[in-house]
Amino acid sequence: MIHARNLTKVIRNGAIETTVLQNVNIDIEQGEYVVVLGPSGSGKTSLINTIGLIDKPTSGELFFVGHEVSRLKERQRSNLRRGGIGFIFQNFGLVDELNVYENIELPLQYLKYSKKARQVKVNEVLSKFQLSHLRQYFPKQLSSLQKQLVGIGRAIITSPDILIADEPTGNLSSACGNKVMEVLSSLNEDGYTIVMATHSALEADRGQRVVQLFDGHVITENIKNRL
Ligand SMILES: Nc1ncnc2c1ncn2[C@@H]1O[C@H](COP(=O)(O)OP(=O)(O)OP(=O)(O)O)[C@@H](O)[C@H]1O
Repeated sequence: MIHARNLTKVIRNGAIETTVLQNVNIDIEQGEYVVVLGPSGSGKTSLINTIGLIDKPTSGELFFVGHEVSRLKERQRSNLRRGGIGFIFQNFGLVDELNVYENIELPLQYLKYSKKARQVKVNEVLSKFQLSHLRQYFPKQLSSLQKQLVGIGRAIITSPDILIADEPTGNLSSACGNKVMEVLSSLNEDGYTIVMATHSALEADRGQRVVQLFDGHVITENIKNRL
């Protein structure tokens, strides 16, 4: 589904150049749950934003569902992202001015779904995450766990090819973080392909495969035996 070859990303700030990813190779197949593990500053966000078509690599090749996408223009990348990729963020990424229903509905509006089709899908997601009673609430009225469940609901509303989660438990207590980890595992069991970035080895254990990053390099890749 996603194949990266020799991905390199160099960030230039004036005269200063920082290499944040160097010759990264990664393959993500449909239905996998891949964890990108590494300490702060190792390049996790840079990698998942690049494979999630938010950022462009400086060099290398990136194949997304059969297409080479590393040099696409922003508009083409955003068209592929909409509908194709669901993002789950550490800070939830909700729109403060929209209520729970409207936050989850938003990606469907971008894709021009009819009002009726939007209603059916949003109600399904609200019910799946037991959020129906909160549909009129605004983000500031929610607990952190509820915010993240809304964030996950919005990420899956378009049934994307892949879910990309960047430190999804970073703003949660360990109990709430565990709940989010359970939700992601259950989405993977439902067939969703997941790529999650974390600095926690404990959370990394949830994935089927761990890609370990350090200073922008893949240092190990470990496939768990699933008996
Ligand atoms: N816009 C930028 N300008 C300069 N350096 C940057 C920029 N974005 C990232 N970096 C640097 O690139 C490196 C990788 O950052 P990145 O955010 O990808 O790492 P990370 O593993 O996700 O870290 P964290 O867990 O702290 O979010 C870091 O050294 C960071 O300081």
